[in-house]
Amino acid sequence: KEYGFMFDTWIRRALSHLTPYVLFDIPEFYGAGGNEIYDYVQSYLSSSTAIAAQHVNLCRPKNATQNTFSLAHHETVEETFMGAKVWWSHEISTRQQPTMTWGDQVNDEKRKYTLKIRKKDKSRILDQYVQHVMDVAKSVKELARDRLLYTNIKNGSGGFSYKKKAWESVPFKHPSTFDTLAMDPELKDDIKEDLLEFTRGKEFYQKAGKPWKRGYLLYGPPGTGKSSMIAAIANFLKYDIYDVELTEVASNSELRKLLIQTTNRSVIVIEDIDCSVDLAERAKARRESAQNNPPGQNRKPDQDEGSRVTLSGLLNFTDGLWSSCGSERIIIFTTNHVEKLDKALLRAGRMDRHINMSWCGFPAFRTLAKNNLGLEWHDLFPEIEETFVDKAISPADVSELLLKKKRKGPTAALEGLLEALRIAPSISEKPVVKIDFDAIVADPPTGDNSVESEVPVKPESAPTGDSSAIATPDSI
Ligand SMILES: Nc1ncnc2c1ncn2[C@@H]1O[C@H](COP(=O)(O)OP(=O)(O)OP(=O)(O)O)[C@@H](O)[C@H]1O
Ligand SMILES: [Mg+2]
Repeated sequence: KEYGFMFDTWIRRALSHLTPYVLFDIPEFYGAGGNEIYDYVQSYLSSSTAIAAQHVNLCRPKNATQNTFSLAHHETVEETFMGAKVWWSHEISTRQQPTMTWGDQVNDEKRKYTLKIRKKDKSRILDQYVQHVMDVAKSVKELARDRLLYTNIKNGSGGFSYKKKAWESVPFKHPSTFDTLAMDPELKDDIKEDLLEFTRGKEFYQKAGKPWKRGYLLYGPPGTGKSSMIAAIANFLKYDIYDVELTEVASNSELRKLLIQTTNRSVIVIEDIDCSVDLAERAKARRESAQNNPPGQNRKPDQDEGSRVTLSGLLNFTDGLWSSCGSERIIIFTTNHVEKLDKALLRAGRMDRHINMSWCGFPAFRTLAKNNLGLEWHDLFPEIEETFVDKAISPADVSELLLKKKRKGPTAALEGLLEALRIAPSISEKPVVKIDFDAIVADPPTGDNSVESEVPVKPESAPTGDSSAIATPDSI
């Protein structure tokens, strides 16, 4: 037995002396999530090397502006790095899965790249070569590639799927930028500064022992630019966007799975969170219980856990342990009805900033006039400035009004706007419910002509014992 063992080892050693190479496999998926190195290698090889190969997959995703190259199945390319030869190859193996329903055959493709280098070169070049690949891949990704908009897709009705990919992506080409975004210039600069600080904050977050992420809550009436702001943020940071459709997520664990499969340097968006089933139900239950019970009483813990995404699941997603998988994430929630949100979502530290996207004011109008009519100044501007005071009109409406008579020239367009402005409701008739977040977190005042709600919000510990911490529309 002993001899057999020794013989075995000896053979292996002899064989390994015969092959002068080491191989590194880089599979597309690893564990529950994707393998980031795979993506880097894909980008790296899509740059110059792949073109030198003989057999290349040439793709152009729908709506993309660029072609992408990738190595075809079994194809190998070689290059020289620091005087040493390295080889890349790509393998795609297909596993046929049992047919599920109505010919909905799922092809489970397994892909992997393999890097081959000489053993004698390994210690000399490996670290530096890997670094080189990463660097090139990063610049390829940042410069050339279209950024991606991901959305979670429902896999069949049972929620059971062979597919590993939870996200589907399209190239993201929203033209909104901070330059085209019409809003209070001070707030805009403040947000830009905040974002820049975030991107440079690697060391700060590490030192502070916090995951490298930042949460924003955008709230305001329809058409005030919440979605445009998200696009502007993604364009500004050059991040991908993950648009989470919460109603498509069956459970908290599915939400977790989605999160694991997001990449670093991305914006994760949940739009209209008040419309997500459970939050609405909870809010209703809370209002009812507030009517039935004396104020100040504790609410019951989460009910109907398991079926749908619950508030606690969502919170785990934003700042529980799960939120720390990956880094450089911006998490954005939007809502038209901030007053409907659960207090747990609003407390300090949950969302780092609450941004009130409010009605269009004169400074915002000037941006829109520049965007839509190319106007920096017009004689009608002073009159428009006066009329804008206290008007509840959204930037989307102003845009629309400006474009309506654009063909007849800027004067006609502005006169049309003035006409509409005069009959627009005033803010006091159509109040923005503005939560006094200062009572909850320290946050600079936002928006230029927003009104404070009449029911000021107090933190839970406030001595007033006021249970209606969040003003409902009925209370105004
Ligand atoms: N602040 C703004 N700056 C520039 N354009 C704006 C702004 N607000 C709205 N618009 C224009 O109005 C349209 C609708 O805006 P957007 O989708 O961003 O609003 P929203 O706040 O997300 O609305 P909703 O609450 O209905 O989702 C956009 O096409 C955009 O061009
Ligand atoms: Mg929107």
